[in-house]
Amino acid sequence: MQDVPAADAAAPALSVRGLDFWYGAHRALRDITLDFPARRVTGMIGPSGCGKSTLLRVLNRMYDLYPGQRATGEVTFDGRNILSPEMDLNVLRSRIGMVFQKPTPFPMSIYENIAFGVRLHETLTRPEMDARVEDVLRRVALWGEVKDRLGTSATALSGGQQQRLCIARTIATRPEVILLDEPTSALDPISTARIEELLDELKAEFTIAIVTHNMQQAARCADRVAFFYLGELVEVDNADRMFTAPRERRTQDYITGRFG
Ligand SMILES: Nc1ncnc2c1ncn2[C@@H]1O[C@H](COP(=O)(O)OP(=O)(O)OP(=O)(O)O)[C@@H](O)[C@H]1O
Repeated sequence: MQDVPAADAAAPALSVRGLDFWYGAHRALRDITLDFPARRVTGMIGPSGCGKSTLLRVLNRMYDLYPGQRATGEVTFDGRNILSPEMDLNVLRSRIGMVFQKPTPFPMSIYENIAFGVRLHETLTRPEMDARVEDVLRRVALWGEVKDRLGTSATALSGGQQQRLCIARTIATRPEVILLDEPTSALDPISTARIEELLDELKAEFTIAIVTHNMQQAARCADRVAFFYLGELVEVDNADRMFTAPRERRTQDYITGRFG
């Protein structure tokens, strides 16, 4: 189906048009057309295997690392089709950052987890780098907890702290878009609530796409919600409407827990 502009006037930061995706001979996405409005949270929901993570992996060309996987169609970002072979993937991934399901801190210090990615793209003086590290750690509400042990290993942090560090690492390169693949599924309820609050703050500055299995999370965090089923986009709408008056029967069945 076609994307519906809905009542959201924000210009799209990312526009997906006629996207198909293959794992070898298996077609995992079918003719997806969807906008991700700038500085909004777009939630992607649907039963296991419907293609949510696949779409996220297309949006920063993560699939490129794996032979036999290919995408056709268009994904427009800043006026360019990111699927084009000319796209500089290092630049793309610094502008469209990704946070994974399990926290994935690098096996290095808390400070270096942030500084490492920044150094790939910018040359900062030590005081500038210190300021960047402090700024992003404050923004993910981690500064108070780690400021006295920036030189210690990030892997010693709790799961929730590690995930906030991964978000800090992602925003440190100042991307426009943040992709999150079930970022709280490995976390306890308190850490989950902190990440959700954080997303609410970050959307003032970043365009956010989040895959979640948790309907309450989608309702709490997302401005718009897209429902996928068997590789197709069934419906997309403002979150309020999606959870109160979905247009499609399949969406209704899914959000009311009849399958999934
Ligand atoms: N590496 C792969 N090789 C082959 N097929 C794959 C691969 N990864 C995913 N698929 C298939 O592509 C389809 C979409 O998978 P995807 O992981 O995108 O779904 P999902 O909606 O994110 O599921 P989940 O909610 O379980 O994470 C599924 O049929 C899956 O089996």
